[in-house]
Amino acid sequence: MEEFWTTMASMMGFWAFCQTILYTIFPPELRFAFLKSFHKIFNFFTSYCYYDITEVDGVNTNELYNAVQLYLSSSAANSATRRLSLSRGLNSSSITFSLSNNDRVVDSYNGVKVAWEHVITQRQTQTFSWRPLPEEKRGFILRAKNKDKTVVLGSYIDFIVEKAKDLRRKHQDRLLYTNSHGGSLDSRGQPWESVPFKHPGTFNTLAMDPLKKAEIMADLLDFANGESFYQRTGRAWKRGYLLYGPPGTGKSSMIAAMANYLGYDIYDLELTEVNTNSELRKLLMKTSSKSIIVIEDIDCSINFTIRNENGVGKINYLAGSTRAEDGGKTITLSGLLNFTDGLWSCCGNERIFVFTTNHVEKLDPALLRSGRMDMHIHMSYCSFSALKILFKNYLGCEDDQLDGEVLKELEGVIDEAKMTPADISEVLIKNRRNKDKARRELLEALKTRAERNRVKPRKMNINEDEDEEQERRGLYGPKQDCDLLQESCQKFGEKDDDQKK
Ligand SMILES: Nc1ncnc2c1ncn2[C@@H]1O[C@H](COP(=O)(O)OP(=O)(O)OP(=O)(O)O)[C@@H](O)[C@H]1O
Ligand SMILES: [Mg+2]
Repeated sequence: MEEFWTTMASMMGFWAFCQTILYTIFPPELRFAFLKSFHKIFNFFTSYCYYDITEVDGVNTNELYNAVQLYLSSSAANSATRRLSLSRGLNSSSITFSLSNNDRVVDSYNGVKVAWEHVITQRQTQTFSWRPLPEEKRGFILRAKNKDKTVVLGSYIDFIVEKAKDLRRKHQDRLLYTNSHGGSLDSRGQPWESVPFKHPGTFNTLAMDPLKKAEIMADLLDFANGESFYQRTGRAWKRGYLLYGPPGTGKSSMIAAMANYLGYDIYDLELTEVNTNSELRKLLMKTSSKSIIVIEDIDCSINFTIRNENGVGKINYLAGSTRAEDGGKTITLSGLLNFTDGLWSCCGNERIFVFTTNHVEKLDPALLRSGRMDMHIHMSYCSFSALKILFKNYLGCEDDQLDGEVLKELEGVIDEAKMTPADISEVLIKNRRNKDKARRELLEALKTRAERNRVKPRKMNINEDEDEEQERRGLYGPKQDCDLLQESCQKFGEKDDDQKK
């Protein structure tokens, strides 16, 4: 308090001094002109401009708000701010700093000083809106001097966005979003709920053919670094992957590896919770860039149909799923196609769509065509090269530490056994403390399975039976690649077109 009064007294003294000088030096007719010019000069150097960055911008979440929040959370922790909000999400490993309500932090960039204020106000009255608005209005106010306007708009904001991207990639937990309450919005106007994504799966731990793996990794990296390519070629910056194969072959593990590799969030879209195409569109609009949008088991999610082999009519794969029995759900294949490929799919950037299925033959070829699902990845039974990765994961054995004889035996039987990585993992986990026993038991299990397959090649179990059927149709099998799949899909499409003609 004492300090305050001292400052006030000296300011008043200074003001009295300035007035005396003004009255002594300037004659009355020049006094006004002097004050006006002084005011102009003072304004030039000291007047401020203000920028509002609100959390919700029209109907979309304002990505700049999130970027600023992240950027300030890193700089606020080291600044002289005396009050900060600390939070730690459920299961999250890191503490997040953020500005408390109406608090300020000063930042400098290339010699320019700016101040940020975080403003949270209660929404007074619910104005008319087609969707529920959040109860709180949040936003940042950026204050900068007028003369620094060009630096702020020209490069400071871009700098923040880039920095936030970096921070997100390095420090922040990945988020796993789900639309558990369908497409409807919560009190904050969000249709997605999120939890920290903790899956430790990486491409290193994913057991699959190393060449195929390297190809996928290169493709992902190309995509993530391809902003200028997509811009130049006029393509939306998105990519689709279809993962197909029997259960337990690593489709979900692959998605985790993709997210961890690129540092993207995952949106796990539960299609059965979505009622209409417009809800689906809303969900899409609320996804952020740098994310993977996943629809697991797409053949089971919705009443999709495919053209039959003669191109006549359509076959429903979900028995009895007429519209009435679906509870009036009006989500359609065309709605989904628009979701992945239509104009609305471009309402964000750098997004990957991943569909998984155990029954690729049940999908409509329209869903599989290039440009929609750019890469078709067949996740198949465990191969010998994949087995070595599992040995490394679970037993900690490198190639050269493995007994040559046992390896040979394993190699001889593994393809015929048609065991999934999930099945093999189980055997290895159970015996992980005794490597020899693990290898012996695995060899036994593989031999038994191979023998069974030899004796009873058909009707072994429902999955193997289906798999054989798919091999027979040339859609997928241990040695098939995605070209066959595409060919066969084209075939369906052509037949259908002929029929239409
Ligand atoms: N290729 C693989 N590499 C490493 N681990 C795997 C692989 N495939 C399966 N596993 C192991 O098996 C378990 C099941 O795998 P995952 O959930 O990825 O299979 P999926 O193909 O998605 O099966 P589903 O079709 O039933 O969803 C995982 O916990 C994982 O540890
Ligand atoms: Mg899965």
